[in-house]
Amino acid sequence: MESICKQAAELYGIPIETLCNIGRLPECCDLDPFQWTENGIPQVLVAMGIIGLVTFISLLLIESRSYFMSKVNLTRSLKYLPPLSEDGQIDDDVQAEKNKVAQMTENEIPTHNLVMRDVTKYYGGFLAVNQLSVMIDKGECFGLLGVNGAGKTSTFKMLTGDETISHGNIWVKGCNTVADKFTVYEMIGYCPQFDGLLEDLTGNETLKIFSLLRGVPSYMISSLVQRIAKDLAFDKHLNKVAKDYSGGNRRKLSTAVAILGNPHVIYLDEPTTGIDPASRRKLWDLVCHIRDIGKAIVLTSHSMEECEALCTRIAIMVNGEFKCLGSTQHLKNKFAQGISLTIKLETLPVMNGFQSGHSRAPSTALNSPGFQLNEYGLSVQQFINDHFQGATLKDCHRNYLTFEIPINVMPYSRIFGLLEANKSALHIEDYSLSQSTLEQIFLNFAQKQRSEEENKVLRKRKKEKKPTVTRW
Ligand SMILES: Nc1ncnc2c1ncn2[C@@H]1O[C@H](COP(=O)(O)OP(=O)(O)OP(=O)(O)O)[C@@H](O)[C@H]1O
Repeated sequence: MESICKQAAELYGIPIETLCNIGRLPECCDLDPFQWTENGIPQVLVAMGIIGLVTFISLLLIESRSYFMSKVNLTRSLKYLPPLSEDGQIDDDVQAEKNKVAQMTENEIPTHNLVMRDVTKYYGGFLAVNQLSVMIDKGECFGLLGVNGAGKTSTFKMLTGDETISHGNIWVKGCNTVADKFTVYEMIGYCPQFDGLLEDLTGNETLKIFSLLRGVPSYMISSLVQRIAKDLAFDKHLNKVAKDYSGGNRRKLSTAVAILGNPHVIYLDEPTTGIDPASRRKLWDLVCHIRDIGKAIVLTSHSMEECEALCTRIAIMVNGEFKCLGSTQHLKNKFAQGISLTIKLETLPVMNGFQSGHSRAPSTALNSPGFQLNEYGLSVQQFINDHFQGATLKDCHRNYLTFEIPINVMPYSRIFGLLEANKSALHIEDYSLSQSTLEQIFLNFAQKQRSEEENKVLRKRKKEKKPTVTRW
């Protein structure tokens, strides 16, 4: 009967239920929806039940397997480690930190909030992170700097357990991120580079859910959410759904999620990207406060100003390796090649419709590779070359000339005296003398970073030659 009803429904181009309603085939009205037939409800209910059960068991197996596997894989190890440095140059601070971490005993590891020992990441045969070792104490903000593709996000992903570690170990308060994964999750907060937000929840709901997940007592949640949103300047948007948030407010919400629930270690992957300057200052204040109350923070940022403001120590990463490590002042003292002298020249008068400026051009004058200077620029350069031995013209942009002067060429007072005495004769409008900035140091290291195209070629070449991985 059922098949006849079906054929008739197809013939008329209407659903079976409608057939009986219009009185064409009253027999079709007798079809019981609870019969064990193709169109009956029981078959659908059973199918849904089976699918639910199978997927639930699969999920249980996957979770418990990763749990048991993690208990077994205490140490992941590569049989053949890559050379410590691609260019053979290992900074002494990086080596000293490596030695300290290598010599740490099992009792010493839990005394630090975060310890990374020889952390290495291979994607297939491509080496993205090479044997990083560092220990981070409470009250420290550790800055990871590097150009795009240096390996910062891969390092973060291993720290948070999003990516497997090809070699090495990470401990948070003495708990291994592989063996004690679930304990570690309770102790870390993470603001990913791209927001891991639930798009249909409001900011308020998001923060409440994460507070509950992090074990914040329910009577404290409302006031905590309000306070954190106020501190990060997005309290006005708490009732908007996440998908309607602006880019900057999304970063603030992600940062708020990372710091909820008092974690011991907080990972912030470019937290201030797209945030307005006023809110950025508020976020900095909050990060400083969290750092000062004894949390460990690992931060990446493309803003040198931010790193100088927040980080107690900085490491610059190039091609997956630490190239230097230390406080900002230490790096400046160690790597600054000279004093930076920036001179603003008066504008050259317009003559015969031509106005001379400075521009980049094939090498012209002594010590000014690639810059073409106007009359004022040339006389200033001559003056600098005559008085400051070894000075180099580093940059030339419109009326601004930047020279690098060797550090101990003469006392600062004499440099100021010379420039003051010759200011008007050299048509100098303004000048400033400063120590090399962190940005200049960063740019010097960044030159050694491979481009993504070079990395692609390397990946292709190494695809066939995978490293041997053994697990103990
Ligand atoms: N899943 C992956 N598979 C293969 N290669 C990857 C993968 N993830 C990253 N890489 C490569 O590893 C290298 C390091 O990437 P990573 O994202 O860690 O760099 P990054 O320093 O965080 O860059 P950015 O500042 O752009 O975020 C890059 O060459 C990248 O192409």
